[in-house]
Amino acid sequence: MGLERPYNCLLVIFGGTGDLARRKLYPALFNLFVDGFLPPALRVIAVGRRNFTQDSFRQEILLPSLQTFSRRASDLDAHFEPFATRLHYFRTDIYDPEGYTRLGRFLVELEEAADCQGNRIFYLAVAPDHFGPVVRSLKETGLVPARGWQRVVIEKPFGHDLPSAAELNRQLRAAFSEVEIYRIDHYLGKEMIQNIMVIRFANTFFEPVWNNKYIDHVQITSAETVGVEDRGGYYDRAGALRDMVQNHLLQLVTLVAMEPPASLATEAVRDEKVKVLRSLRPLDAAAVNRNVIRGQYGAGEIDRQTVPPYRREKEVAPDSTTETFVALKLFIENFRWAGVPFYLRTGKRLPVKVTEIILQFKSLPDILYFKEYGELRPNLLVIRVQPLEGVYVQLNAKRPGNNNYIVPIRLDFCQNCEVGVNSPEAYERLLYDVMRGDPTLFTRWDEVEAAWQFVDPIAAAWMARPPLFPNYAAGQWGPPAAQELLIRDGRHWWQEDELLPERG
Ligand SMILES: NC(=O)C1=CN([C@@H]2O[C@H](COP(=O)(O)OP(=O)(O)OC[C@H]3O[C@@H](n4cnc5c(N)ncnc54)[C@H](OP(=O)(O)O)[C@@H]3O)[C@@H](O)[C@H]2O)C=CC1
Ligand SMILES: O=C1O[C@H](COP(=O)(O)O)[C@@H](O)[C@H](O)[C@H]1O
Repeated sequence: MGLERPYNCLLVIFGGTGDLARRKLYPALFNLFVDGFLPPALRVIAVGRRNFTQDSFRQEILLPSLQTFSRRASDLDAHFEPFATRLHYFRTDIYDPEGYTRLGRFLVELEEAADCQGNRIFYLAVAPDHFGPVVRSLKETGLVPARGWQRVVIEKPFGHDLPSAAELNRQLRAAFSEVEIYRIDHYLGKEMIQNIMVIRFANTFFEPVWNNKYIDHVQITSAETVGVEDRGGYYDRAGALRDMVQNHLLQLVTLVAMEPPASLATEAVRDEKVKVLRSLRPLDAAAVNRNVIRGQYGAGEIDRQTVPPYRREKEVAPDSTTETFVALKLFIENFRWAGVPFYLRTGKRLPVKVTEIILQFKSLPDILYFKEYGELRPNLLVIRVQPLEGVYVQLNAKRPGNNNYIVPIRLDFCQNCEVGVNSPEAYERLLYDVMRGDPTLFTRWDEVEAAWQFVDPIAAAWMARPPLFPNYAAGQWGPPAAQELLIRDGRHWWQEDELLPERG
């Protein structure tokens, strides 16, 4: 995975019985274990309120989690037992001070037995309301500072707006320094997202044309077919703007738009990313109304199955005005990107699950090859993040035969199309990086702050104008206004069926 091995430590997961731990954290740890990437003395302490013995925790939580969600489930027979002995269930209520005292004693016992050198990672996989209180208790009850190094991993959402994010940050900083805080944005752990910098800065082809002289516009899509599933209570307070745009989509913008960093050192990369966020043209209420489209799904069909409207999802208010779709146009006001629109869209209950970034290059003048030779398609660079991972370039070429007819062709690299390629999950990379102390793929406070500064005025403008929801049927690409956002600029969203010809 990386050059440096991760260090021995204790990993304490608050919320160790929850959905995130079961769907993402244990499978990621198991995959790392099978591949030999866990530090030898690592011990994981799963904290929860429910009454489990070590054995019932392993059988009722751990094993089903790995069977269902691990990409290495076929290795369970050989590896489950040795992996499970590294996990310990610890029952307490996170509001019980005496529980922290007991936990502290338990950690010391483990540290002595397992040679973890006093290094501790605290992973906050609990609801956001608990982040501040848990961190305060860690400090007040002496679990931090640790004897060795200490780190805290904080799940999303990081605040609801800038003031709440700043308050949460203040609470974290009372117990941890900035370099000890690992704010998760799991998109940064995805294989192809990590590849963006390599594609840009390791290829002579791209860097010289990666600017407003050659690029017409950028499209970033992160579409899901699922609805809100079991997270209606959280989602109905967040919405797509806070859930996806403020973090994942703006992070993708930073990686596409940043200047080459002076080095690959963590702070050098983060410095360039934050400059992009600070260069986003702020949106006033009029610009929000023109350039930011919101939607909420009604009933519809996904994969030929009828699905209910958002307002009938579990824990969602029956008259909810929460958006499940956002499309927006933004500009980056710097020399490289002046005048180049970035179009972003994300939503639930869209026709396909796909995340991709498309750079459309400017057209050449129609002087040599014009209409009679066929339609000149723009050059595209498409970075496929998921479900396919890869990158392709769309070019114009001569159709075989003896005329000059022009057809689009693709230079296509697909990383996970080959049987046997099984890319690591984002959480594998992120957990590994926490254990080896590399925060490059985590967001620094000033990035979070700048992202909220861009997003808060959108939320405020929306508050002032109640929407007419629902405005798209499940299974459509959001409301019609999302298409019009590009059409009025003489452009259109590239759709999967235009981009992905049948393979083979
Ligand atoms: N689930 C997901 O896909 C994602 C989740 N997240 C974030 O991860 C965090 C966790 O989410 P998720 O796993 O879905 O939440 P769940 O509701 O599934 O789990 C909550 C966990 O917190 C524990 N808990 C709650 N209250 C207490 C308490 N008073 N004392 C001790 N433990 C307590 C629960 O323990 P017990 O079961 O014993 O009550 C449980 O382990 C949230 O911040 C969420 O926003 C982020 C991205 C995706
Ligand atoms: O952070 C989140 O991301 C997921 C989508 O993640 P992906 O890796 O499947 O693309 C989204 O469903 C969820 O609402 C959001 O909180």
